[in-house]
Amino acid sequence: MLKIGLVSVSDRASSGVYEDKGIPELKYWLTTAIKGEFTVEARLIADEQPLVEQALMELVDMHSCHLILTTGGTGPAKRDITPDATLAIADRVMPGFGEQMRQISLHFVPTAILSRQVGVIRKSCLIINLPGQPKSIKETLEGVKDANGNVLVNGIFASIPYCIQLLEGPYIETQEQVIKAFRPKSALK
Ligand SMILES: Nc1ncnc2c1ncn2[C@@H]1O[C@H](COP(=O)(O)OP(=O)(O)OP(=O)(O)O)[C@@H](O)[C@H]1O
Ligand SMILES: Nc1nc2c(c(=O)[nH]1)N[C@H]1C(S)=C(S)[C@@H](COP(=O)(O)O)O[C@H]1N2
Repeated sequence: MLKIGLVSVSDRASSGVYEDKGIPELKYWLTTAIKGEFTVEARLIADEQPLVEQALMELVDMHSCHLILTTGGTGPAKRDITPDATLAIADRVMPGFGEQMRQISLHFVPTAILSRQVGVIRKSCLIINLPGQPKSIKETLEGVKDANGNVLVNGIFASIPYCIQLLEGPYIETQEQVIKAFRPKSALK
């Protein structure tokens, strides 16, 4: 069964200054987007590089997650260390994810270029950084749509099922009205 790790990186949410909206928003979006069952392993942690590295390694090495989505800590501020932690535990970088996420986000905010978010692979797990603004989760995963729901720019989740398939993980099907997964014909089941 598909296993997804969710990591919310926020000093204030993890210390109770405000309620964490990252994990609930990620869970909600994934529930609307993925057909079929999946399990979730979630962590809420402070912006400390060793803690983020430890959480990511645990979710891959002990929990065998197929996909990990992080939220928060991708900007240029001193305590924004999520991409650094992600790169530190990565086997391979997938530059297309960072490039496409910033392209998508420029349709929503001019400060999209401030996010250092990356996509990487550790073992057979795809790890992707999303920004901390809770609304950026849906924006990035689902992409840009017009008023009638027609897709103008594909969200990055369109590419995630095929990537996980190439990593020999489970076959993920999506709700097409939320996000249409793309695969070459030869990879369709
Ligand atoms: N986990 C979260 N839950 C709710 N809101 C959040 C969360 N993370 C970020 N936000 C909101 O998005 C804004 C930008 O996120 P960013 O990751 O830059 O936060 P920050 O300024 O680093 O602070 P912190 O790490 O304490 O959340 C925050 O100021 C906050 O309003
Ligand atoms: N889709 C989307 N991307 C976004 C944003 C947003 O609101 N929506 N905020 C931007 C801002 S203001 C910053 S500073 C960077 C880094 O945010 P983070 O430190 O919360 O991860 O993400 C950017 N990317």
